[in-house]
Amino acid sequence: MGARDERGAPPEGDAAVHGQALSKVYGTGRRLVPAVRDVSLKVRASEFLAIIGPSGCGKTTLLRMVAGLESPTSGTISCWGGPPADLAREHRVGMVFQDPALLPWASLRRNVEFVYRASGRRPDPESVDEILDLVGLTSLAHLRPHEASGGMRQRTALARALVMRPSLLLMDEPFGALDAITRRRLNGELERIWAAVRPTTILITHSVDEAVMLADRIVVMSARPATIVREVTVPMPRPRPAVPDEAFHHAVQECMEALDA
Ligand SMILES: Nc1ncnc2c1ncn2[C@@H]1O[C@H](COP(=O)(O)OP(=O)(O)OP(=O)(O)O)[C@@H](O)[C@H]1O
Repeated sequence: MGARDERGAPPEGDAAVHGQALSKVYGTGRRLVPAVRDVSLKVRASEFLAIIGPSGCGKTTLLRMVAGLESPTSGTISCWGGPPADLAREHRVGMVFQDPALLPWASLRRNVEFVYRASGRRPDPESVDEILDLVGLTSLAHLRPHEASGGMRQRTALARALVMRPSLLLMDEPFGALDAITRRRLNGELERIWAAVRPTTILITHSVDEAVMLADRIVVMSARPATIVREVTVPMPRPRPAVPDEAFHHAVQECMEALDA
C-alpha cells in the first residue's frame, strides 16, 4: 500500500480506510469474548459509511480498531495506507460519542478551542468562527454546557470533532440520547455540515432511518461476534430529500430484512 499524500487523498486505487479479515477477541483463558469476526471493509475517501447491527454485537469495537484505540486480535487495518494510530497522532481523526463530554466550566466556544490546546496548538479563531457558524452556534457560543440544550451540546461535540478539519470522522451513536424531534433535525443539519466538509465518515447508529438518511453505504452486522451480513448502497442524491422517497423506503426495507435474517 502506498504512502499518504498531504491533501489527505488516498493513494490511487487504495481505500481511505482498509480493514482486512479483522477479528477481535476480548479476555484471556476460559473467559474469551469474541466481539468481531473476520470483517473486511473498505471506505473510500469522502464516503459516508453507516454501521448498524444488534445491540452489543461489536460495532464500537470495530470503530475503536479503526480509531487505533483497540488492536485487532487478527487481521489488519490501515488508514490512508498507514497505521490508524499515526492518523490520530497527526490529529486527523475527529470523534463524536453519545455523551458529548464537554468541559462544564468552559463556554461552548472554549470547548471547541480546547481541541487545539489539547493537541499543543494555539486555537485558530477563524476556523473556530467558521465551524461555530456551520453548526449554528455563533450566537450561543458564550453559553456553558449546563445552559445549553442537548442538541446544542451535541452540535458543540460535532464542532470539536470537525474544527481541525479531520480526514476521518468517527461517530458512535452521536444522537442516541436525544429526543426524536431534535434527532431528526440534527440528522438534516449533519447532512448539510458533512457536505460542506466531506471528511471520510463512519457512523454507528441504532436507527435504520438515520443510517439511510445520512450514509452513502450501510454495513449491516450480525449478532456478536459481528460479521458483515449485508452492504446496502443508498442511491439517493444529495442533498437528501426532506420527505422520504421510494429510494429511502427501499433502502430501509433492505436493511430491515438483513437485520431480521
Ligand atoms: N474492553 C472490553 N473488555 C471485554 N469485553 C468487552 C470490552 N469492550 C467490549 N466488550 C464486549 O464486546 C462485545 C461487543 O461490544 P461493543 O461495545 O463493541 O458492541 P456494540 O455493538 O457497540 O454495542 P451497543 O450496540 O450496545 O453499543 C460485548 O459483549 C461487550 O461486552
